[in-house]
Amino acid sequence: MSSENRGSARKVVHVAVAVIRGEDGRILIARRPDDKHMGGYWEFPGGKVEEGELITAALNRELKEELNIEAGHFQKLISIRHDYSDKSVYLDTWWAEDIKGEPRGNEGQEIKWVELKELPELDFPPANGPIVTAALLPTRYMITGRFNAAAELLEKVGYQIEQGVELVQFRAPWLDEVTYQHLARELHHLCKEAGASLLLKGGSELLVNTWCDGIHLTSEQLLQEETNWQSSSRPDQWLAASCHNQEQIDRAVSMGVDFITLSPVLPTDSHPGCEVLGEAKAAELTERCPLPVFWLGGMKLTNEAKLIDSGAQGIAAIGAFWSQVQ
Ligand SMILES: Nc1nc2c([nH]c(=O)n2[C@H]2C[C@H](O)[C@@H](COP(=O)(O)OP(=O)(O)OP(=O)(O)O)O2)c(=O)[nH]1
Ligand SMILES: [Mg+2]
Repeated sequence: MSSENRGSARKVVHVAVAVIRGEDGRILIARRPDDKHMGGYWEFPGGKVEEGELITAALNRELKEELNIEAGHFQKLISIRHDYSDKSVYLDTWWAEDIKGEPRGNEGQEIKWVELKELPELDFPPANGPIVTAALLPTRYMITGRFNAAAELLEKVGYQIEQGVELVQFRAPWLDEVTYQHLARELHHLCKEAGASLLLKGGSELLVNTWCDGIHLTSEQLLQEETNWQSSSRPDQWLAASCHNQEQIDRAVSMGVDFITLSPVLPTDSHPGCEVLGEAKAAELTERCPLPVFWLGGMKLTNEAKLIDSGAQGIAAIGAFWSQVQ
């Protein structure tokens, strides 16, 4: 864990946090008792990890103590280091599934099951924003590759949506703006019908398109843009950015970006000869990043479990989705 005290001499409290997902996909949340730190806010149940305790043991101990349940399966979601004015926490956050037992508020706290899409409306402690984002995002982010005709583009994206892809970035830097916008409309229609989100590649001016589900900035745009993105977008629009190093990640965080792609993790056909980060460096940058991070560059779907264990949100890729035999 990253419990180093960046800039402060304060101890960082390691907290095991469970985003409890029931069989129907709903999430179990609890109200923090008024007399505790962050009292009155909704929370994802959990608590302090004890000295020498494994994280999964800490999660199940807290679930038992607070809710009288246990989870049969945990999967890493995200870790957030946050400095409150009076306390620094490291929220080591995991999906908790295969729930055994009937939950009850053992400490008298209010509990309730909510739909995933309700999470952004609820009052969580200030550190929880990226946890909510990570819970809402899928683990696969498809980026479109080379195509010759609109039909090919629509067919390839349509096929991947059928395979379960829910998040698509329309990348086509060789097209002129008018053609790009026209195709983006068609693609958005297809995505919307299937419940998938389409992100456009471009600057903040694209956010005024009310039909657009969000935008993905290049790292250059990220450094040039003056505005705080969050203020110019709707709450249901995603703001994503491409990052390659710590400086760009810091910028994305300060600009209010929702999530990033980190690249190139491994060598890739689309950028031959390019210097790569490697998995160890990518894991280190991801660990320190308080936003969901998709790994990009040479990623295969078979890498998914491993990179999620390293703290990544999941895979972003062109090749893994585009070149598949249909
Ligand atoms: N469990 C949980 N804690 C959160 C969330 N967001 C957030 O900032 N925190 C902070 C609040 C607390 O400072 C810390 C968690 O401590 P806790 O009060 O749950 O610890 P605990 O269950 O071990 O309880 P105790 O020993 O203090 O009685 O993390 C969240 O979503 N869930
Ligand atoms: Mg607790």
